[in-house]
Amino acid sequence: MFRSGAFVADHVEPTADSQVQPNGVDLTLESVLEQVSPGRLGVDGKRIGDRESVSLDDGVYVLPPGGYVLQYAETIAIPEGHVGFLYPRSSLMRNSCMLNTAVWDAGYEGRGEGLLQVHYDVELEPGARVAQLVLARANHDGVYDGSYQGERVGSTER
Ligand SMILES: O=c1ccn([C@H]2C[C@H](O)[C@@H](COP(=O)(O)OP(=O)(O)OP(=O)(O)O)O2)c(=O)[nH]1
Repeated sequence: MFRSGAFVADHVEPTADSQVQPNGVDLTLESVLEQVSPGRLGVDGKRIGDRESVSLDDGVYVLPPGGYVLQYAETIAIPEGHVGFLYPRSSLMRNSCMLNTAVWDAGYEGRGEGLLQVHYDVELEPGARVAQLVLARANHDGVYDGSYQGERVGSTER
């Protein structure tokens, strides 16, 4: 069963009333990065390639078509007994952009990232709502203890 937006809001920090939706909580854009060197997924490990901040144009990201790494502003803590799923805000999709996401594991805490696909020029303002997190009750074995645990928590690092 998916939980209500009010429940999700208890696990997203900070959350303004305008972010709380019936079934989830909208996440806002903090920053946009562009990958500039190759990463690697191997049998025994992984490496994330270098990424550079995209410059703001008069306080707005003006993005031509391409793939970007988008960082969310909110810290998410997936409670035990749950799994999180993130969806693009439909207005993003209606503007020919898509946000690709993965599973948000029970026990994960951090300010995560997503892959933004831009298929037509778009302007995104930092602080704009871009995605929606929903939480579903789930059985799980253990809790998340991977390399992204605690990412960007309590820092202004990008
Ligand atoms: O779109 C998403 C989906 C998940 N996460 C966060 C929450 C999740 O719990 C964590 C790790 O995701 P995953 O387990 O898929 O990553 P991995 O590449 O398998 O990393 P690890 O080896 O650390 O498990 O990243 C995001 O930031 N963005």
